[in-house]
Amino acid sequence: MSNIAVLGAGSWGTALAIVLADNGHHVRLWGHREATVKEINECHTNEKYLPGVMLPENIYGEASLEKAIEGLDTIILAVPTKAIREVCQSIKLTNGMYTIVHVSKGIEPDTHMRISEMIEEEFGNHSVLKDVVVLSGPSHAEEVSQKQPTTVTVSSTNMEEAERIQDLFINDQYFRVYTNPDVVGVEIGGALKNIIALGAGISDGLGYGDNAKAALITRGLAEISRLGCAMGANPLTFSGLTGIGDLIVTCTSVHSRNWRAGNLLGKGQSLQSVLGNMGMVVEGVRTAKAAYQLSSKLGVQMPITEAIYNILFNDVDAKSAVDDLMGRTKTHEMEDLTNILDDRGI
Ligand SMILES: NC(=O)C1=CN([C@@H]2O[C@H](COP(=O)(O)OP(=O)(O)OC[C@H]3O[C@@H](n4cnc5c(N)ncnc54)[C@H](OP(=O)(O)O)[C@@H]3O)[C@@H](O)[C@H]2O)C=CC1
Ligand SMILES: O=C(CO)COP(=O)(O)O
Repeated sequence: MSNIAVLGAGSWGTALAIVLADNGHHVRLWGHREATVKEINECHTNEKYLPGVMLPENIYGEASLEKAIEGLDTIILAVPTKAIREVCQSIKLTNGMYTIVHVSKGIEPDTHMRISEMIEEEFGNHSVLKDVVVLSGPSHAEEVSQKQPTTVTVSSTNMEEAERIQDLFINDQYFRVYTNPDVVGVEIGGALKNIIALGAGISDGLGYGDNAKAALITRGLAEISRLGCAMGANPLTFSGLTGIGDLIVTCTSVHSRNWRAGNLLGKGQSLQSVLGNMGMVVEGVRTAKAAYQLSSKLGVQMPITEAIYNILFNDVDAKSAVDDLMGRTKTHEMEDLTNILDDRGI
């Protein structure tokens, strides 16, 4: 059994710490708030993020990042995308050599970097970084913490390391882990599904039904695949857990913060008030900006993403954004994707 550090004591970091602890590992769970760490150690709970869940006793809260990773070689990085660089900068200041497993879902606005690229840029040639692995898939923290059957995928440019991480997380009770070598596809699917989930929430908030949601999921997947392929992803990845799998769970689950935020937007609340009341990260908002910028840069059509970007940042009314989507020029359903497959000889 290993000693493993999980950095980030929010919903997902805590749920993954439970999986690792259930698998017999000793888990140091670092949180940047003293009060959270105290609660983890004294009460074995993290009520704000996983209400009602008892944490195993082999999860140890740690308030010092340096102590959390001392003497270890594997770090699970479980903070929101906007905190990735800050935490990497703290890791760089310590001694050791680490494989970093990131579990976040986003793209950085303006740089348009995927998270593994941000991590690699932060470390540069710094000898502290051994490998980067991404863990992604349809996996709400609430259900994982209740040990409900869940499947995820790990990916890395070093597949031996991805398989080592697969072995750390997998168990035959409730957490099944696959591998996929397509880092770009895995990261893009996980990041962009949050934008479409905002859209599904908006659609539900406006009072539209299942037909509209199925359309958003399906046409959303088409534009996620178009952008992903333009960035070098394998198109098949989007039919897997980190593509359609995560898109389905996030667009249809009441656990999804992105769906919930969209739902409130669709009911007429302002973005500022929605984000102010959520108390947890809503990654799709920043990622909508990044994806909108990327689609313009790469010349990829992403009409749903563009509509959501305009609702979020240009005060476009949600109902008229839907009307505009429905009134677009008629088109072929599969043309773009079949062109991509032809180009690649698939
Ligand atoms: N929740 C889920 O079901 C899943 C989430 N993810 C992804 O995991 C990532 C993390 O999300 P999640 O855990 O859900 O988010 P939460 O909002 O539940 O928790 C975020 C945690 O990160 C902490 N944090 C924020 N900024 C910093 C910082 N600068 N330094 C250190 N800690 C910081 C927060 O602390 P504080 O309490 O002080 O705000 C909080 O503990 C996201 O990218 C998300 O998309 C992926 C799969 C499932
Ligand atoms: O990524 C997730 C489930 O796979 C969590 O989605 P939300 O951030 O929308 O809650």
